[in-house]
Amino acid sequence: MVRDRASVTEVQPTTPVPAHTIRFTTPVMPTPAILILARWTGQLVRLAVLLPVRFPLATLTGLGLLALAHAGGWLALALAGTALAVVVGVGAWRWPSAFRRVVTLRVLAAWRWWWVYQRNWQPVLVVAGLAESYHQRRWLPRIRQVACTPQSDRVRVTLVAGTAPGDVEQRMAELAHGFGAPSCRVEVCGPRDVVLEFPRRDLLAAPIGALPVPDDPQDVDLAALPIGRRDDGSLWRLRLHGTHVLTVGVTGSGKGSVLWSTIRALSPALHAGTAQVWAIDPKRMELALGRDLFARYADTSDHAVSLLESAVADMQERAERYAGTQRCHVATTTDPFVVVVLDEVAFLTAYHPDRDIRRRAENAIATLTSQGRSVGFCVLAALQDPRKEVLNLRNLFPDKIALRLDEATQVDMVLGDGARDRGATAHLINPTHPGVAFVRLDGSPIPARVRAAYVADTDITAMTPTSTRGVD
Ligand SMILES: Nc1ncnc2c1ncn2[C@@H]1O[C@H](COP(=O)(O)OP(=O)(O)OP(=O)(O)O)[C@@H](O)[C@H]1O
Repeated sequence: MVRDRASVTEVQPTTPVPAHTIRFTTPVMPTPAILILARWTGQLVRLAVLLPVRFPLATLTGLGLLALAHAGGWLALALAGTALAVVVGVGAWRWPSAFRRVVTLRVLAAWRWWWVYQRNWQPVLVVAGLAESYHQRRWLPRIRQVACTPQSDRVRVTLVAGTAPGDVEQRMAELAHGFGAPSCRVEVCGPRDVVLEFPRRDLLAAPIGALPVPDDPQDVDLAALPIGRRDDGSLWRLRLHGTHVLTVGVTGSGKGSVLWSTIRALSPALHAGTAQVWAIDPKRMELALGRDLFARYADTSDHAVSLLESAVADMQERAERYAGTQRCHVATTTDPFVVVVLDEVAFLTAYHPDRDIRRRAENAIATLTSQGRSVGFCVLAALQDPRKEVLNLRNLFPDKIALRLDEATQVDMVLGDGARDRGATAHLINPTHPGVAFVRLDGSPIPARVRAAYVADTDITAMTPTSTRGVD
């Protein structure tokens, strides 16, 4: 390339930018050794002052033992130590849960604060890109407290002024790996005040057996059905009433366990008649075993479409009855809550060779998902490929579950923009962990990691009545 010398001005790196003729830089001066020593001494004094505040019980015990050794000699110290050990042992044996809360978890928290977080805080945060620079100084979020629950560490942090919890949310994967945790969750407590929750081990690594169901159908909460566990060990509850749910995952990712755990959680209401499942099972493998549980069941495309269309007709009849008298649905035996369970929805909407079947199925699903929520109709669908060409109705499902996916780009297609950046790495789910998924819970923008319980064939047979089959 020929450069036109007349039109190009060569700028030296040291040349002031014309708009700022004088550049101010902070002078670098060697720090005198006395100042460094004074700083270390200050830090030691601070530690000595803060230690009794942070660990009052341990400091008191240590000081007491020292005083005893000073006054009574080594024998008195040995006796006191033995007595203390006996007291601790009896406490642990008689009141195990209180002992765990008051002693074990606190000691563990102190250890984890120092060994895992304090020691690695700076390198992990700097490498993760969470260190901020201002006036040539580096500023890091500050650890305020580390507390342990039986399953996880909760690190309370003060953010650097000018940063937001969203900056930390985007680095959750880096933080989890940096501190050796299977995942990380961010909880906002107030301005610049967040809690980072790190589970100590992956509670979702082992399969979860079918969850117990209540005996009394009144105890079935259609807005919070227990269907698995979250990675902090708590129950994963799925809302069905007033929403529609789309479960997406590659073959073998465990879509069946989401469908069956939901049906199992509903089963007392199904037996009582306050809820119904209308099942569409194109593969004839997934739902056929429990068909006696279903009010209606279809396994061919013609029957599936007529089942969907009769769901639409029932829904519209109910809406007409409610119009002007009632604004929301309460499940009763006369107006049961109807869940249309659709396994492999793309078979009807995209892959079926008959264009008319595809059109009718899509129309019916669109009508049910757009009008069914307030009158007690819910669609629970399973799908392998989340692309728009396969299911262009996916946005009509307010709640979505992302099981293992093929590609990183599919995560945001399922869970919405930014879900992957906020830690929903559904494309990285271990293939040996079927049923593990990411979901958005309680309207939170942060996706949670969950695992559906595995409902075995024996569990399905045990909850299925041997009545006349409702096949379309
Ligand atoms: N929650 C779970 N916990 C443990 N194992 C599971 C779970 N879900 C499924 N599995 C195991 O993974 C296998 C595949 O699961 P499943 O058939 O539900 O996958 P899928 O996503 O429905 O696949 P496909 O689309 O091919 O039907 C099951 O046979 C079962 O052994």
